Amino acid sequence: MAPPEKAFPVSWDQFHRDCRALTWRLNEVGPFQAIIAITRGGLVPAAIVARELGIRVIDTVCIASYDHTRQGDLKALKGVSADVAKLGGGTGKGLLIVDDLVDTGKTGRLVRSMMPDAHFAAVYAKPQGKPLVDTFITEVSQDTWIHFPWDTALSFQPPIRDGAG
Ligand SMILES: O=P(O)(O)OC[C@H]1O[C@H](OP(=O)(O)OP(=O)(O)O)[C@H](O)[C@@H]1O
Ligand SMILES: Nc1nc2[nH]cnc2c(=O)[nH]1
Ligand SMILES: [Mg+2]
Repeated sequence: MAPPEKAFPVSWDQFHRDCRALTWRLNEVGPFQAIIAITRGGLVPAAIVARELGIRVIDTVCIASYDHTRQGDLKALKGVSADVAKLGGGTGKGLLIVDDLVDTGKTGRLVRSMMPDAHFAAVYAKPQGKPLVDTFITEVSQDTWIHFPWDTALSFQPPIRDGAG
């Protein structure tokens, strides 16, 4: 993957609004029996979607792949819990998978192989990942790096007259 050129910083306030916008769409295609958050990026959106849809059964699939901006090979550290897999009839039927974004689509492909009939939602999508996701809110270009609120903080900017950076 070429190094990302553009930055797309997302504040907590913006992310919360985008997760509620995602939920408006998901409310049209539900109801869902349970949510599966793809950790760690899917944890915050899953919490917001669960509250808005009134879903109380929440599972995780733990996948590691990126070391900051470089994606290594995917490692599934934890699969779907047996109870939730049973709820989905073993193929994910009526289950909602939530992640923060799809980039190359590799994570989406792995998760879909686990639960082919589940509904896969992400807040943001890049062109390469779009074909993997059923519902998303905002598309960003492939060479954009999204900075999530849990990865960032506001920082002091020195005054311009003192030769700001
Ligand atoms: O479509 P892909 O190219 O697979 O990229 C998308 C995935 O990458 C990030 O997770 P990451 O693997 O960095 O782990 P994290 O969620 O714990 O940060 C992001 O949260 C998605 O899950
Ligand atoms: N924070 C962040 N993680 C990613 N993992 C894959 N793509 C991205 C991205 O654009 N931003
Ligand atoms: Mg992730």
